[in-house]
Amino acid sequence: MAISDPDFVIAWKQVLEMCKVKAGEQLTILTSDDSNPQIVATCRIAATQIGAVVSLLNLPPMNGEKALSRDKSGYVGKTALAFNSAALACLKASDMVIDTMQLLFSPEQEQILKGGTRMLLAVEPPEVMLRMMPTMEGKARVLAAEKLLKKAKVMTVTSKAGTDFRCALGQYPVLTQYGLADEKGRWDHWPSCFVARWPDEGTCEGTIVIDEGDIMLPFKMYARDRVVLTIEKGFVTKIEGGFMADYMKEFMDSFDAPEAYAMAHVGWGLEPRASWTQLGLYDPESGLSMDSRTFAGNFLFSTGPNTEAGGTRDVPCHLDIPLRKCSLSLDGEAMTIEGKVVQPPM
Ligand SMILES: O=c1ccc(O)c[nH]1
Repeated sequence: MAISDPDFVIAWKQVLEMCKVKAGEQLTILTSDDSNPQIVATCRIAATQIGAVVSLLNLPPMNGEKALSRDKSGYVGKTALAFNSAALACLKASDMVIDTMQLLFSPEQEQILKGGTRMLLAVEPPEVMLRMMPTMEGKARVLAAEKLLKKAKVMTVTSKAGTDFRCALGQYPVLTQYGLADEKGRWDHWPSCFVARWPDEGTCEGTIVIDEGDIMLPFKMYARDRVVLTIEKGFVTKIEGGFMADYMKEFMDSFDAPEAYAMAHVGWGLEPRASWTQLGLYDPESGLSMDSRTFAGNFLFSTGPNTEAGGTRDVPCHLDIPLRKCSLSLDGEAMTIEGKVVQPPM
């Protein structure tokens, strides 16, 4: 259902204040032709009410003729900023950027953050953003999980469906997402509530089973049959099964980039307000489905780029695959048991 502009302005004001936006700060709303107008308009009002110096920067859409999907997460990392030094300079000079076009996994995003700019991605349907307003409790839960993931050396994931996966940890920083860009140089995505990390290069081993009902993004599909992935030395080396396996393989092959098969961030969802069922109730193109990435107790694994972690893999093919009913442990200590969060306490 839609939400009203006044309600969304109130929500934006709360979120911008939680992102420590102050009067006089330079806040730029980055837009493109497919930005959600209600997100842009209500954010602009709220930021102005706070007294921020508000700019709107509109960039042309990109990759339309290259991508197989209009979903922003279907082809990542290549943006109009690549050839636009004026726009890049504007964003680097901003204290806060509200990204309504999705720079995620672009080298330019990393350059902007490096200078201390805060960046909040806002591309989900407004009612989803309102339903999952960032909270201090959610932030505390994610930071508690970050502490556990930071000190961990090994992640193991198992499931009754047959998943038996492990990787070493330590090479890359922990990815925390709690929906607020509230520290200098921090990126986040409203709505979010999950923790993840890129495994040490070459250390992912084992089997991951995508069982019936597990979610495959950016396909926005529930798996209708099992897919068995063989993981060796950090890469997906075999994709076995029926239709879903063929579909997944065909999509990844279409990028003609071996790096598409690299394992990327692995972690677990911490959002009790997110729902596994949401994906089935929405038009696939209506958003990224952060419900799927963040529902409490999922094991979210991904493939492809690692630029967000400071790596050099900037392949545009990025799959996010949240699994249900997995048991994820860090150095033998259970974080989730059969899809239920046990650490940190919910
Ligand atoms: O918010 C996001 C969205 C996609 C992703 O891979 C990570 N975080």
